[in-house]
Amino acid sequence: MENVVVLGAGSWGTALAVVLAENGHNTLIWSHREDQASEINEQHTNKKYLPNTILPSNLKATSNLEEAAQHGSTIVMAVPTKGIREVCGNISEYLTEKALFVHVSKGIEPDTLMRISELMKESLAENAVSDIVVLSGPSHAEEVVLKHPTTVTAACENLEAAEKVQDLFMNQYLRVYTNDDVIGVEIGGALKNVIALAAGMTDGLDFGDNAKAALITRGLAEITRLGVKMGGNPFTFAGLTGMGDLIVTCTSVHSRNWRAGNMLGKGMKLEQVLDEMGMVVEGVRTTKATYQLSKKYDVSMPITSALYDVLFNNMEPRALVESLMLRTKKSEIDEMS
Ligand SMILES: NC(=O)C1=CN([C@@H]2O[C@H](COP(=O)(O)OP(=O)(O)OC[C@H]3O[C@@H](n4cnc5c(N)ncnc54)[C@H](OP(=O)(O)O)[C@@H]3O)[C@@H](O)[C@H]2O)C=CC1
Ligand SMILES: O=C(CO)COP(=O)(O)O
Repeated sequence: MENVVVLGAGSWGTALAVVLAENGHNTLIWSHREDQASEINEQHTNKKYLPNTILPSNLKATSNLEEAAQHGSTIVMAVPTKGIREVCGNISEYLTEKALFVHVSKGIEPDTLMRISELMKESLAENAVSDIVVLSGPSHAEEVVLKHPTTVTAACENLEAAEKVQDLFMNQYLRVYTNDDVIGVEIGGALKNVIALAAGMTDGLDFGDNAKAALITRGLAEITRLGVKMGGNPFTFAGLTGMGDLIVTCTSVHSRNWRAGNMLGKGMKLEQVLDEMGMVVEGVRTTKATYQLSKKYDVSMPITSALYDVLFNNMEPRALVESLMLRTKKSEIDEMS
């Protein structure tokens, strides 16, 4: 059994810490809020993020980052994309030996256009990291804590590291595959949030299931076009971290991205939606980053581009759909190439 640290006590960090503790690992979860760490230790709950879950009593929490850094040599990074640089920078000074990092965040950093493993590599001290493995796939925290059957993928160029992560997390309700295509896994995981915002919007406009099926399918086409140009394996986008996660995020009421899009479709303003959500909606920043990536790699991404206009240029959600429907005529298959 391993000593494992989980950084970030939101929905996903907590759900994964529960899995690790139930798998028998000596698991410590770090929260940047002292009151939340005390709640986990004393009441075995995390009411804000997983209101109906009783956490296992062998799951311990701390708000002391130095204690977290010294707990073990496997570190799971589960803070939202915008907090990763800060947490990596802060923890680096406490790491005395190389650690295996696992990240579970689904975003791209705007402006630098870095994937999470790239920005972690840049912001962690060089002598602090053995490998960085990305764990991703269709997996809502709310269902994992109910032990509903879930499948994810651990990806790393060093397959031994991916297999180590597979062993740590895998159990009877969480099945873990491996993949060596880090680019494909990270791009699929981040960009599905963009399409889920758009799918939520069409649902908010009551456009029905045909429109949603079209967004999922054409969304996958544009994610794949960009991801392959960036060096991802085309097959990865048809797998769990591509199509799988796209389906669950575009169709589940658990998805914060889908819910945010739904509220936008019903006419709410972005600031109001984000205030009401109280949890991370990664797709908003990732839409900006993806729009920038589409320009950098010269890849046509009509859904991303229209969503960018809704989020950042005051385009009405209804106009997003019209702009997509009335684009110049195309061949479906030509667009895939
Ligand atoms: N929820 C899910 O089902 C899944 C989520 N993911 C991904 O996991 C990542 C985390 O998401 P999730 O747990 O759902 O998000 P939540 O919004 O549920 O929780 C985010 C947590 O991170 C904390 N946090 C925010 N900024 C910082 C920071 N700078 N330093 C330290 N802690 C910080 C928040 O603290 P505070 O309470 O103070 O705001 C909160 O505890 C995202 O990238 C998401 O896409 C991946 C798969 C499934
Ligand atoms: O990534 C997720 C499920 O796989 C969670 O999606 P949301 O962030 O939209 O809730």
